[in-house]
Amino acid sequence: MAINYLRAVPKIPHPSNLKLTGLHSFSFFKTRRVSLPIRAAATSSSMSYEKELAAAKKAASVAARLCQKVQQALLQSDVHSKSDKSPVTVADYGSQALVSFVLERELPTESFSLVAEEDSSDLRIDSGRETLERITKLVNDTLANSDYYSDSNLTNEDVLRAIDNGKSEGGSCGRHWVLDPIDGTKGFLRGDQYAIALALLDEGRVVLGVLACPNLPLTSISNQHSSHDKVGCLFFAKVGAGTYMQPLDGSSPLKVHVSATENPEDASFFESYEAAHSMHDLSSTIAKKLGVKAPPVRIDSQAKYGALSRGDGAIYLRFPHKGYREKIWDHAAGCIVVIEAGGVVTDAAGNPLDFSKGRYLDLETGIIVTNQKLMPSLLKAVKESLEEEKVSSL
Ligand SMILES: Nc1ncnc2c1ncn2[C@@H]1O[C@H](COP(=O)(O)OS(=O)(=O)O)[C@@H](OP(=O)(O)O)[C@H]1O
Ligand SMILES: [Mg+2]
Ligand SMILES: [Mg+2]
Ligand SMILES: [Mg+2]
Repeated sequence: MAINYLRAVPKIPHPSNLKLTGLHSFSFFKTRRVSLPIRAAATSSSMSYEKELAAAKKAASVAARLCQKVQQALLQSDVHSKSDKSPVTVADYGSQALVSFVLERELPTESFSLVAEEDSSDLRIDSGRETLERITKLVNDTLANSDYYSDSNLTNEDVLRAIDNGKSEGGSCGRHWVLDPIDGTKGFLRGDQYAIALALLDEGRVVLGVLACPNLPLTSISNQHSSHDKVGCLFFAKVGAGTYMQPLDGSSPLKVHVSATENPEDASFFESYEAAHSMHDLSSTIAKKLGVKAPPVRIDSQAKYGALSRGDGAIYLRFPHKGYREKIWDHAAGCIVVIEAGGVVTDAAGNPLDFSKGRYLDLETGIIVTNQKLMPSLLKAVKESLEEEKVSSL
């Protein structure tokens, strides 16, 4: 079976590819997307979190600029290994420092708690000194070229402190920001898809989410894309207010919706690019049982949630290998982006994801995402496939 791997096109985006002149560039939206001014769409119950959402969009956009710059100039020496052997680059650290800095700066009166993936321990030892200097320079260069913070200059110590703001344990009380500074680091290193994923928890519930996807085409990924396609999408969602997508260059947002497909034969499904992150065989069994005809589309990172929220595909299946514990920053922003676009996100038992338990998600086996019409039959196919797998392993 042919498998679609979504590569970034062009592989390393040139800044000129990220410029759009205006909404006329979006003719592809005309059939299934509705353009609405955000204020008109917001209901009274969703008026809160407005300044938090504005801050989150600024923070993710500034961080995306840093990541784009690093991806363009990626050097082998920029890649380090954390103790769990996953790759971490100067861009992961730089992105985390910038998001932390911007949120604190934009929301000075609020108590600030951040649950984020990276920490500064490797940068505080002697061998990390040079890397730290490079991160600080990257952060300051990005701020100097930004619209709002060009007067800011951070020291190495400021950068370390900003990164370590991310040590919060989260939980069910109060507000906590949740950040994956680069989700899909392996995709980032390959020159493919990655996302800066930022969400806000309030009393354990995700109330807003922002996904910056610098390499995601603005047009549907289900279309044949070419090197001329514009890339760089910013998805954002607030509880009760829907999901919007805008080009990362700041042009006007458009409301997006998940696919309305009721027939699995018309549905395509997303899964992790990395086979180590999700059992591809199991996903294929489930998809076949459901009646999906199309081959899987493999994309790195939470760009999958973004693409699904605008109807590029109808299903996302994620079944990590036994023993893996999902982290909240790998799903919080993506989850609200899909739900506010009309989709459903559950674990393999059909339970909604619970982000109130700290840094890890406590869930049954896997994560499944689709629209409301397809969810009952998808859940049935998942349960049957898992049952069969259990029997065959006896
Ligand atoms: N073994 C294993 N199983 C499941 N998931 C894992 C595993 N190892 C890592 N991760 C997490 O996967 C994040 C990357 O997301 P995806 O799997 O959606 O993308 S990809 O296809 O792997 O690129 C990735 O996020 P980043 O570390 O931010 O890149 C990890 O948190
Ligand atoms: Mg990582
Ligand atoms: Mg991640
Ligand atoms: Mg990450």
